[in-house]
Amino acid sequence: TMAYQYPSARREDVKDTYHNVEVADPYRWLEDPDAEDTKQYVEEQNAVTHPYIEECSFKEEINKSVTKLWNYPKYSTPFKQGSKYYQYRNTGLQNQSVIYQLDSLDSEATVFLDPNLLSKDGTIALSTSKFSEDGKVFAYGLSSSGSDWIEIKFRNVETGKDYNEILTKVKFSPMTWMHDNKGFFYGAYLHKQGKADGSETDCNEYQKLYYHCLGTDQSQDFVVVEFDDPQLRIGATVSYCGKYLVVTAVKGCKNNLLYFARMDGEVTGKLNLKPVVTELEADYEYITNNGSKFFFRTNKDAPNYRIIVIDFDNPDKANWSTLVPEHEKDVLDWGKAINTNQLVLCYLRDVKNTLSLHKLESGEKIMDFPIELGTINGISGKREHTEMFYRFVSFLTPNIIYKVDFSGSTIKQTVFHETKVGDLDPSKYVSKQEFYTSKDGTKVPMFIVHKKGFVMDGTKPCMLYGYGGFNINVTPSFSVSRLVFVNHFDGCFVVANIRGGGEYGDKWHNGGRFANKQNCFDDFQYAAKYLVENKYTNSDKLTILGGSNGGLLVAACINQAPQLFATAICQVGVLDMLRFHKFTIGYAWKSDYGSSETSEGFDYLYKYSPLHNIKIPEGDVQYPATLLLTADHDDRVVPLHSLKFIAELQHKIGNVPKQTNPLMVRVETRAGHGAGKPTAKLIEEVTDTLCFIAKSTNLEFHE
Ligand SMILES: O=C(NCC(=O)N1CCC[C@H]1C(=O)O)OCc1ccccc1
Repeated sequence: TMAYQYPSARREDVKDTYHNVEVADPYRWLEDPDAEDTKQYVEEQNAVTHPYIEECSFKEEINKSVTKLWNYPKYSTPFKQGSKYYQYRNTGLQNQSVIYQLDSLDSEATVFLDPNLLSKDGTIALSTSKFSEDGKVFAYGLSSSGSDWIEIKFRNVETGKDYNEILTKVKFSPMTWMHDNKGFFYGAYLHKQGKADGSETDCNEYQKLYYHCLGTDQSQDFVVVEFDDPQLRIGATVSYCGKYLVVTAVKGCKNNLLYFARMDGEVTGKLNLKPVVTELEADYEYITNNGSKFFFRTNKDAPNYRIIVIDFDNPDKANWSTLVPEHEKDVLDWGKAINTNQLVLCYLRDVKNTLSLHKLESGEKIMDFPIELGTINGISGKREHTEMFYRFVSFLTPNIIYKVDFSGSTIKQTVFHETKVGDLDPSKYVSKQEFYTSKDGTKVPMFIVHKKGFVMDGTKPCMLYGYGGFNINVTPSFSVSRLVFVNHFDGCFVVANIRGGGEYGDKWHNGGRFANKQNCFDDFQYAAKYLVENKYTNSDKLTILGGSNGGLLVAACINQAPQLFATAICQVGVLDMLRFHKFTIGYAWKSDYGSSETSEGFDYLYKYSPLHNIKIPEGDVQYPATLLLTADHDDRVVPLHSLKFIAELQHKIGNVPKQTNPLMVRVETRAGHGAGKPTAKLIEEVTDTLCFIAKSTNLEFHE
């Protein structure tokens, strides 16, 4: 008999031919989110999943514990704009953080903008913003229900009143001001037909850069930059001096083109772009400039990244110079100009950040800032300031804000703020880094966190998290769900820095791209083996988690090695690798995945695509308890991936007698890929996920 009564989904006779290979796609009809039977199917799936989660006998305790630990005050670095300071704050459980304004660092903070007033359920988020040069106007982008679409509004700082215009159909957009505080550049898809609320799936193509004059209607805006290639997304930054517009264009998620335009007159139409880089071969990130000398962080001929100087009066490559050469081991994460003519550089050394101060003109190092094992996750300050703030986070420290004062004869660093979290005592925990050997002999780092006194007898539960793509570094962060798991289930949590990320620069990213993607899955499976061999856990107590590209990781691993895991949590996963490029911004991911449009791309994608590699495991092995999570306004990774995968999984595996573990999906409404999700929905999602893990892995909850 079937363990669970899963909804039935018709299988249609849809077939595609890829380079002479015929591939069936019976759940193609689930790709239409507006079809009645798709909506019906979603409801039926939720009707199976929620009762399973509700059966968790200690759901209330978990929810209380998650809420309690979540309820600590959150602060951004303070940042100065014009004559005022600003700071994002959240008292702990507010759905969205609030922007406060302060006359000085130690004066009374008053509310400047509270997004919680914009919706009753907190689903309208402030997703991006940019003050004008003089700090008198605040441009801000609002997203609804977690979609990538934003609407830009402008607030007069002195009066607190909004200007009349609203800029719509904005997505993946820069926001940058002319130094006259009137002109504003942004990217938009103004010709977009049909829905643009994040529940649609059609491709985002032909983004254009527009010029907006403050106080006028969007209909007056005009195109200043556009490209023939429909898949180019435009970046734009008015230079530090205000005399140039630095324009970039990116096709995928790596490598950009580079142009500039002199901004010495009125902006009246298309800009006269001067080309600097016209081949998609490397990343070039603008840092600052002194006159025509422009500073960029790049991986051009430097897989660990370096700082170069390009003279825009003579931008030919032959004339470029190196300011800070690449480090042979450490990856240059970012750079920021500060204190008139100094440069702060942040590196990643074995997945931990370091921070150093350099002379901007020569690149010469002045000093190192003392940083513990952890991540620098925020910095604020301008070249015209004599102070800066930066923010530190680690597995057991949610937030330390440092203030650096350059105004004296020596540079002074002080702790500006340190967040205490309820009754969390960091001294009761261990967080460490270990290296394990993957299938091909590669040494891969992992972070392990557990309580002191953790018993290494292989009986304890473990949460193993991975991402492995898009040059993303998975560095230490503070996670309530992981700490609740450790506290109440006597477990450990592990973050594996598998290939595909940027932890060791381009070689690490390239090691997990295109035909090398299987290395990500091998690295993750070998992390699981390492944890079992070293008695951190066993396969009946091991849960793997991943989101988005990490959801692909989890789904591929349960197809390839179901015997290794007890439970799998696959959030907003990319699961149909033959068709991902057809929806919203999916085509941009070809820079990691390749695509089925080419014969070699089809070959390696078809071999691991989760939707196409579900099979009944050998012997008495069954699939782990599997929970997919998605949401109706996820326009980054559209929900069809999860719906098609759960349909195929339940069809192929759900009826097999030995399959007693649940195979389910949780589809959230008025929610998206994750960014901007209100606290209430986050706590609900974490509670449900922990309940699913606890129930499926037979864990006991203790206070
Ligand atoms: O698609 C991505 N990024 C890659 C991404 O989101 N991926 C890549 C795979 C699935 C999903 C994820 O892992 O979150 O970003 C689009 C974008 C956002 C903002 C500005 C310009 C362009």
